[in-house]
Amino acid sequence: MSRSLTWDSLSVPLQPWIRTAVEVQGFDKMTPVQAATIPLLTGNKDVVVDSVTGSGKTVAFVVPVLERIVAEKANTGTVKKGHFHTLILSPTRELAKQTQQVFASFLEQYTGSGPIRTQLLVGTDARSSRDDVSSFLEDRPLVLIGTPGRVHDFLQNPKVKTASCNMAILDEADRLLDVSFLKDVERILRVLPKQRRTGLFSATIGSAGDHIFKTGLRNPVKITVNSKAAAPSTIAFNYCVVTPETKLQQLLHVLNNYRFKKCIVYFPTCISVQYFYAFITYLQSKTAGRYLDSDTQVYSLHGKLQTSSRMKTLDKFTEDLRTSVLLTTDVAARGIDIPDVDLVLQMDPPTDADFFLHRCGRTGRFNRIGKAVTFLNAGREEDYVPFMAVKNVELVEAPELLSTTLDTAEFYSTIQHWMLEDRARFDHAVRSYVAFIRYYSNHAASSIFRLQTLDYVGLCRLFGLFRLPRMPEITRHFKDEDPERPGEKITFGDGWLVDPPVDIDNYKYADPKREEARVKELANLQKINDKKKLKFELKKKNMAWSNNSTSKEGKAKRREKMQLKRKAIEAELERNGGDDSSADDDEVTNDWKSEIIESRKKRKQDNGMQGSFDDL
Ligand SMILES: Nc1ncnc2c1ncn2[C@@H]1O[C@H](COP(=O)(O)OP(=O)(O)OP(=O)(O)O)[C@@H](O)[C@H]1O
Repeated sequence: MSRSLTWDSLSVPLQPWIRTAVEVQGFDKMTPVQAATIPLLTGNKDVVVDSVTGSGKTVAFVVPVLERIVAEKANTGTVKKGHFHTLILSPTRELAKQTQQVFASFLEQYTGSGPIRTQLLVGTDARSSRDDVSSFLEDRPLVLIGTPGRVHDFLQNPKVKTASCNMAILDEADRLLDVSFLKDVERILRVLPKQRRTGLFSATIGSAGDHIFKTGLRNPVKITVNSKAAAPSTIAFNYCVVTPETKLQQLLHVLNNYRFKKCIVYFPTCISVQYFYAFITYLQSKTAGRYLDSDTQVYSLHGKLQTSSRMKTLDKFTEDLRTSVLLTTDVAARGIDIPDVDLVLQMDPPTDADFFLHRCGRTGRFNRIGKAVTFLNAGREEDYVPFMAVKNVELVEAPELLSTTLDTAEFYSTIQHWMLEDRARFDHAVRSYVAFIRYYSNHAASSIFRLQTLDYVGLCRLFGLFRLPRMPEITRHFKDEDPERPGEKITFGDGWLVDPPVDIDNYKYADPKREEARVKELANLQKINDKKKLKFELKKKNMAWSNNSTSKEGKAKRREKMQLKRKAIEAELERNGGDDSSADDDEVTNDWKSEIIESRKKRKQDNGMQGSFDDL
């Protein structure tokens, strides 16, 4: 234990109530990042802090903010109505709320004269930005904590004055400075006074590059803790090589066999979280622990949920004392602090390598032991191991986590049975599949994650699909034979992966209204098809007519030829003394036929020779 890490060794002593607060929370000593940051930010320095996940960066800015509020007497009425003292930006609502909770745990011990309040500014279904302003004017908070979009809206209101803002903190600064937030963040910082103090914090601050200078830092001090290690040494980084079609089964195997308290499973898209959450909870209820222990609590959290439900889910997962699993996306990759998480599982590596560190950093926090397992698809994806080694993350293969005796056929038929119960599940699976392909095509490590080498059929089986979706990328699979495995059938024609194919017209939605709409639409489609059929028949008929006209042309030619012959015959008859030039065509035909017969008879009589058919 280093002496310099004791709270009392700080050059400027902490407020007694802050000192009590750290004690009450069991923070016996400062962490290295706190020891380095607190004196500088409490003094008059801007800071750029780079320190691994779970190293205590939040307290490293919460303490200086509170110290400065007291030192500047902001709590005693120097900050007027409509003004505030500090602005803290977070990339997600969950993180903003968590930061507010850290402030709250300090403020429980506050004994000063004027109130120190905080306000959360995040997009919610229940509150508008106007409501935010009303509460702000009424409660007079000194610390505002929010996400960029909502904070920007809030600051637009003329009743909100920024002139007294003394501090701006950007938590997960590299994320706030990437394209998705940069514009809002720049606009926000532009309206804050230039004389303020600014602090940037992240475990991957290097990724912000030159963008950090867009934040208006003035002579900042860079604080880097554990510069060589990209991640805490308490995390065991493992990977498992799997095939797409067995991935879900292997996930369930790990969850059922590896002992953990809390586990976070990362999926690449919101829709796949929704989809697999639905299937996994079905498995739990219907297959009585065959695939996943029914006592394991499963939660789902993603960006498509309403804010209140996101917050509730996270609270429930955090407080649950039973074995629990959170299925989520990168929305819960950064900053979320749930000390009991001892296992992180990644179904697929994130598109951005920084997120790999943030996801894994949800475990092994503050000297606790944690395991982070990443699934890699057999083949090219195994190159992700050397790719991460270059980034100072050593991944060790852990085949012992996987099962070698999976019954894939039974599992596939279970997911299909579930899917056939409701057509909506099939639609959902297709959308998840398509979203997955979009995610894959956006991977930053594009030389490893290539669409050309993706196992589209295995992926279909992962999603329980019984037919390959029609996408240009996979049309090459609409063949009966696998080009890589001659003789082996890949589909049963037209993209079907099951034989016999599913009767799509009778594949029903469980929701009666939806089913009714489908039946109507099907009938309409039938009508349209009938019309099309009719049109086709007519077209065919027209073609027959046109064919007819070609035969008419042929007839005319034949007639012309016959006329020539007739003329020849007439000439012959004339020579024999006959004349019938006034008759119309048909009569002529009949006449000259009888004439020919007559002339033949005559010739027979003349020379006894047989007439030739050429005469006709
Ligand atoms: N001085 C301390 N002593 C003991 N525990 C601490 C101390 N400071 C912070 N902690 C605890 O360490 C954990 C991690 O802290 P925090 O969430 O601030 O990490 P972080 O560095 O911001 O991580 P991330 O980069 O993932 O956001 C929290 O549970 C916090 O309560």
